[in-house]
Amino acid sequence: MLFVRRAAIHSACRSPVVRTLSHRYTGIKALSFRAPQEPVVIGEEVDVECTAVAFGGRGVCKFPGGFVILCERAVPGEKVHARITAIKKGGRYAEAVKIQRLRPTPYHVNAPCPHFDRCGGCTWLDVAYDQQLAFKRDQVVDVMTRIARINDADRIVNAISPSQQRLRYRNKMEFAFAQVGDNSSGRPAFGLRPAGDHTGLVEVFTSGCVLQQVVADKVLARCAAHLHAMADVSALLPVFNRRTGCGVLRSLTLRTAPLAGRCSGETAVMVIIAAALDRQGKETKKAFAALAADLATIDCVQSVVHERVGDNNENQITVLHGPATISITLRGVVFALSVKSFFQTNTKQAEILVESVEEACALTGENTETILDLFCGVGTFGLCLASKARHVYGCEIVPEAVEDAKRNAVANRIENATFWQADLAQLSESMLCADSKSMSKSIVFGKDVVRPDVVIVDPARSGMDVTLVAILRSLGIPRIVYVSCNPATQARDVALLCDVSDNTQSGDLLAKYRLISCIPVDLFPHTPHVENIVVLERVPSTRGYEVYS
Ligand SMILES: C[S@@+](CC[C@H](N)C(=O)[O-])C[C@H]1O[C@@H](n2cnc3c(N)ncnc32)[C@H](O)[C@@H]1O
Repeated sequence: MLFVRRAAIHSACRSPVVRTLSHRYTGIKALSFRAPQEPVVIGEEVDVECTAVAFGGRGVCKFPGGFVILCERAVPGEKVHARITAIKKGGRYAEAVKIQRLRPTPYHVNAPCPHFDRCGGCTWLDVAYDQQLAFKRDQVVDVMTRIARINDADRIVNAISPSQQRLRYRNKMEFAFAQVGDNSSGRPAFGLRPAGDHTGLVEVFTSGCVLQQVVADKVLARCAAHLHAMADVSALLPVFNRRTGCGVLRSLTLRTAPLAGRCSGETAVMVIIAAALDRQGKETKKAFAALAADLATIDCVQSVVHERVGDNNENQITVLHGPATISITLRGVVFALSVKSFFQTNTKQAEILVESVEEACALTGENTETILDLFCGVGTFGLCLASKARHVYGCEIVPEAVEDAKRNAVANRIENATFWQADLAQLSESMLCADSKSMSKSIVFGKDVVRPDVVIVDPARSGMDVTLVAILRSLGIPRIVYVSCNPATQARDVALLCDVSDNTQSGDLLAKYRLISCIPVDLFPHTPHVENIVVLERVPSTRGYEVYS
């Protein structure tokens, strides 16, 4: 028996039809099933058993007849009491939230956090870590089989590298502000969003968050105490309302980094408060300044920054206290990070990621290769590999990150690295140009500069733009090392890079690739997220990429 209905709501089964969920690129596991006309309604509560994990981490639960319910935080082997929250794709499947565990999964462990039952920060904190790793690897094999159409994905996908730290591994956490209390003038509070709820709040300041550093918990506690102690806090520092555009406090972000030198063993914190102050009066500005000043007095706090959210949603940074950057060392390279720059959130595991990327690049070690580092952020991969390369070129959209990358190259005495700013989703020409004010002329890869030997790409979750994929294929770079935190879009791009179906003349001019290995790395314990490195090798051809040699 797979399910028991609690509410007696039943839509009669019409003639069943076979439907297929074909979310080729959305990342939801493809499931063929026979679905009666929506056998559940929104709000209905059902008891269901979870049989698999869908891509993204929700549990796949099935009704007899095959109707699928994707349930937040249900784990295979578990039986749950769940509430239906949405009917999707015209009744093809439903979404649900777990209300109660009726029977635990065999992989159950006690979650070391009092907020776990409500908080959406972790999904699998109550699942044995080895099993989390197995779920993640299965997801990579699944998308590489289904979306990239790799026949022997199970052989090609390596064992996942486990995280060296399972708790307190994050160097950055963002907490949302929300209003709590019964009436419209409730007090401002901050915390993490509950699972499956984008407006609710789980206040975590009392015991802190087990994913962040202990010193960051101290900052949360002080911030909560300050807001509690403030007279008239709801009027002076109301929570920003996205719908009306009114209010002040939006989010509190804590970035942490180990201190070096005399303070070795200690951790520094950068506090970033996003707040809309432009149209506020003197009293509000004073109250905000008092909050910032109080946080600045905490011994571990190195900087306090105001991320100003203007009317046009343009964010501007004002450093209220301390330096504008925080520094993290990775493989001997010191990265100074400004507020808007991306950095891998699990520092220890980022070392493993860089090491795996280096192996995947298969450099000779004789400084002969040119590396192109696309979506380079502050130059994480390029600067770590520069000592083994002839030259590194890095491209990134965020100007502050590009400036950080350039400054980091100078500060680390790396002379064979060039960074430029560009939007890699807006390339209109069939070529990749490095064009920067600091360069005397623009560079066209494959023409002014030799064709790179290796390209490392590490895009955001949406993956690469099709034009960029076509440019990479036209350049015919011998090796592509593709790093991604979304293996579903990565698999889509792999399918395009390995496309052998294009027999047109222009298709003949494009290099084709073969997937040679997949290296998943766990950077995000207790969540369904997985970082995946894919290594692609150019397939030898008589035409095509040679035109740029
Ligand atoms: C996953 S991060 C990787 C950064 C870097 N490789 C690292 O490991 O630290 C993706 C980066 O791509 C950048 N990015 C996003 N969209 C972009 C675009 N359209 N063009 C260029 N860079 C982009 C982001 O700003 C971010 O720094």
